[in-house]
Amino acid sequence: MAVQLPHMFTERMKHLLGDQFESFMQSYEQSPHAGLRVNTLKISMEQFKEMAPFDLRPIPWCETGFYVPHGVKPGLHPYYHAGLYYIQEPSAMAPVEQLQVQPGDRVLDLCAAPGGKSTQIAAKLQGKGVLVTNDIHAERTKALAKNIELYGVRNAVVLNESPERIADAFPHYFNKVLIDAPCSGEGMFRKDEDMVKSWEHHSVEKCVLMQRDILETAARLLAPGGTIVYSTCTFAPEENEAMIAAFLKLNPDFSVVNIAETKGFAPGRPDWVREMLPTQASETAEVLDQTRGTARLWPHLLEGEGHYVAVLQHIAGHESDVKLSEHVNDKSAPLNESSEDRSFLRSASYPLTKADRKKERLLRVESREGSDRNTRSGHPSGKAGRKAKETGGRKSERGQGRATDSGNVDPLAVYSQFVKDNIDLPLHGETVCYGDRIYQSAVGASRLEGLKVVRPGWFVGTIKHARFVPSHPLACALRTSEARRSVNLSSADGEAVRYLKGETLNIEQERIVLHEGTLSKGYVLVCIDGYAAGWGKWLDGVLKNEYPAGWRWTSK
Ligand SMILES: C[S@@+](CC[C@H](N)C(=O)[O-])C[C@H]1O[C@@H](n2cnc3c(N)ncnc32)[C@H](O)[C@@H]1O
Repeated sequence: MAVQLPHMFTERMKHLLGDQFESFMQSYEQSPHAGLRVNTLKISMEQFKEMAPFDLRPIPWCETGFYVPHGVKPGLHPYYHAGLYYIQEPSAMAPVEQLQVQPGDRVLDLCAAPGGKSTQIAAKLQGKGVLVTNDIHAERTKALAKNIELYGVRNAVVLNESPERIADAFPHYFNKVLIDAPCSGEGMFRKDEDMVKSWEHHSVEKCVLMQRDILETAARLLAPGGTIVYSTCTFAPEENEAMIAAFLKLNPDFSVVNIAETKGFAPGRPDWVREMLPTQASETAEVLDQTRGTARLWPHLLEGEGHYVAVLQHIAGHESDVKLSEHVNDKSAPLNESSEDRSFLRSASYPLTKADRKKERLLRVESREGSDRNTRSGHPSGKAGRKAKETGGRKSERGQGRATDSGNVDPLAVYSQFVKDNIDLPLHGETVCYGDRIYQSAVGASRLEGLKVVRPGWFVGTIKHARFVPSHPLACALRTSEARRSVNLSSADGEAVRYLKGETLNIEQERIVLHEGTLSKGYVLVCIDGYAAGWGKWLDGVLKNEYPAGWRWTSK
């Protein structure tokens, strides 16, 4: 056996699994299954299947998920750097599928780092609605923000907060909440030996306390009639069925939605709670049986690691449900992001109370004043970004958001001009300035006041020396057709890797694809086999590399 399992763990599993124990133990002789999930924000399933560089086999419970053959390293392909897929353990794809996310939903991923499930949610939202993604550990939110950006998510807010503080800012706001809870990690022993080492330190009891608090707070965040999906990657009944039963007992306005016993999913085990935790079982007797409708994913019954998933449905208007009415102001209405409104500083389009609106107006003014101070400008620059002539060119070219007076610049005007000159897309949400950085936010600044915000929205760029410098996340989320200048590099001939390594490339003018009325000089969206990977700046046959140093291709 490759993994040394803790004795206490195997003894418990032997007792619980009975005649299945042997095949459970045999699963530890096999290698863990590797998977990837196609990022349908950037590429359709059909297109991906056509150009997939590896042999792929579908994962039964996730229609965008595939098993990757052993030995293949999907992280070492240019498509990974173009954000075309996320590398994810197959069982970990199950919880989001059960959340049934639809475009326009307001979704909260409470325990999100490094972002596997958040990127899956974002793909399901298709840019409509909002994703608030959070992790309590600051260090882990760095990877979370990077993944959100690499995968081209436009409608996410990244927080580094406690669930309680999020609940104060967003009471009963979300119609879908995912809790991929911190847990004792027993289901990951085969995949990650470090989990075995940390098992003793992350005692089941400690995890139970955290999970209980998180679940209880999630109920305060959920809109009437909303859904919570709770998942763990552990087998311990205390963290699974017993946790759900305790929640149902305390929250009679929730019930379990049964997960179908197909695709290798096994039912929840209320009988194990009765056997191992008799006191808890008797305290929750009237609801415990519902947990049979939750799902266990076992490494000996399907091709994946160990997981547990429960779907909890709020019953709107339930007699016990007085607490909701104090807060709710039809916040279950989804964000409508379909309008082609290009105006800047537009507030997010969810219904707000009068007080909310007043607060939001004030904050927007403040945020704008703050940014004015930080960019050392207080007045609109007038006709920033006027038409310029490209040397030697015949057509006149739009400028690049360059201000006429560097000491006297309205950052939003500079940004607005850059957008007009360089990209063709409607920008949704509220434009928010944090210092010299500009974001498009799906929730607006006022909601985020006082919270530890890692990203208030889609980071689009920075004001530097009175110019707008587009960000890497802006490029990652663009489609080729949305950039007024683009160039395509092939993954097959090494040019794409040279770009990803940060090299300057010689690119003839004919290769720059231009929208009508745009000349070749300026910011160019660099694409790999047709999919955005970053920016370059083209001038006279040379493409200056704008791929960020921290993101570069480092392997040979
Ligand atoms: C199982 S991992 C999440 C994996 C993630 N959902 C994914 O798919 O990539 C659990 C996460 O919960 C975070 N966490 C622990 N306690 C938390 C709390 N009280 N509130 C929010 N996040 C918490 C941990 O930092 C950890 O990143």
